[in-house]
Amino acid sequence: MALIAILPGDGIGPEVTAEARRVLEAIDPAFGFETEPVGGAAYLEYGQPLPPQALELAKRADAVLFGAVGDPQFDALARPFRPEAAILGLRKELGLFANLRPAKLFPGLEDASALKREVAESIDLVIVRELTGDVYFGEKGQRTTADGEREGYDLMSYTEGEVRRIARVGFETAMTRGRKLCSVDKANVLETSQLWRDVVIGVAADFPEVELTHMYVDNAAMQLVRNPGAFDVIVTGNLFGDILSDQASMCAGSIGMLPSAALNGSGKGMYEPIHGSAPDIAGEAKANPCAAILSAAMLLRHSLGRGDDADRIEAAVADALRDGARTADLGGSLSTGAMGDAILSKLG
Ligand SMILES: NC(=O)C1=CN([C@@H]2O[C@H](COP(=O)(O)OP(=O)(O)OC[C@H]3O[C@@H](n4cnc5c(N)ncnc54)[C@H](O)[C@@H]3O)[C@@H](O)[C@H]2O)C=CC1
Ligand SMILES: CC(C)CC(=O)C(=O)O
Ligand SMILES: [Mg+2]
Repeated sequence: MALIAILPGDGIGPEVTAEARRVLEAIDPAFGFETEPVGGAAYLEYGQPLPPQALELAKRADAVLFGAVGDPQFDALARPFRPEAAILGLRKELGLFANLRPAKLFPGLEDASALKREVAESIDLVIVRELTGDVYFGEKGQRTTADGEREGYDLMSYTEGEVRRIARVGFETAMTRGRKLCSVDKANVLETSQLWRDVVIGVAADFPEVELTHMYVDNAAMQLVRNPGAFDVIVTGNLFGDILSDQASMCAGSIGMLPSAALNGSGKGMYEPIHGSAPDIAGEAKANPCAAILSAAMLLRHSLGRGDDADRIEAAVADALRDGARTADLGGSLSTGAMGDAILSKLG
C-alpha cells in the first residue's frame, strides 16, 4: 500500500496537514504515513532544516504532503539554516521542476474574493510555475563594492533545457483544458526572459492546437484582477509564478484555498498549499485547511493514480463550502478542525 510522507513543518503547517491526513485516512485506511520534522522545527531538533532522514523519507515515499516552513525567529540565521532551505532543498533534490497551481472560485465564495462577484466568478486557471531554477537557485550573496557599499545579488538564469521542459508541461496542461497557454515573462527588459520566450515559441510547434500568447509579468498582474477569466493556463518562471499565484488566490477567495503539486515527470510529487506558515495565526486553530486538503486530492490524482478519489475530495470541499462552512479567512468562524469535520462529513 502507498506510503505517504508527511512533512508538516512550522506554524500552521502541522495544523493543516493534520486535516489533510484525516481526509486521506477516510479515503483509504490502508494508506501508510510517516512523518518527519522539517524547517524551523527540524532546526530546533537537529540543527538543520532538512535533516537526512527527512530527505530519505521523501525519496522513499510514493508521495510527499508538505505543510509550510518559516518563522521570524529564524530570519537572522545563515541562509542554509533557515527553514525555507528545507523546501528549496526538497524541490531541488527531488528534481521537482514543475509546479501546478490551480486557482478557481468555489461556488459560494464570491463574497470572499477581493474582486467583484462577476469578475471573481470567471477565475478557473492553472499557473504552471517552474520550480527549480531562476533567482531562487542562482548564485547569490552579499559583497562590498569598490566604494565600500554593501551589495546584494541573486543571479537570474534559465537554460533552454529548463525552459523547454516546463514549457512542455504548460502546453500539455493546456491540452487537458481550454487549449490556451499564456507565457508570462519580462522579455522587454530581461535576457533570461527573451530566451524563455524564444524557447516557448519553439516548443509551440509541437502543440499546434494550443493558442499561445505572451504577456509581460506586470501586465499579467493587472489582467489577473481585471479579467482572470481570460486565462486558461499560465506558464512562467519561479519568481513570477510565486508572486502571481498568491495574487490569484485572493481572486479565488483566500490564500487558504489554493493547493499545489510539485512534479518531476516520474510520478513522484510533493503536494503543498501555496501559502506559508502564517506565524500571525499559528497555534490559534484559525487556519483554513482547504488548500492542504485539496493538495491531498492532487496527490491522489498525480502520484497514486486515484483520480476518482481526488474528485471525491474536491466535491466534498465544494459541498462543505456550498453549505456555508467557513474559516475566518473566508468570513466565517469555524476552527481548522471544524472545517476539516465539515469536509469529512461530505465525503460519504
Ligand atoms: N511553502 C512554504 O513553506 C512557504 C513558506 N513561507 C514562509 O512562511 C512565513 C510567513 O510568510 P508570509 O509572507 O506571512 O506568508 P503566509 O502565506 O504564511 O501568510 C500570509 C497571510 O495569509 C494568511 N494565511 C496564510 N495561509 C492561511 C490559511 N491556510 N488560512 C488562513 N490564513 C492564511 C496569514 O495569516 C497571513 O496573514 C515566512 O517565514 C515565509 O518564508 C512563505 C510562503 C511559502
Ligand atoms: C518559501 C519560498 C521558498 C517559496 C514560496 O513562497 C512558494 O513556493 O510559494
Ligand atoms: Mg509563495
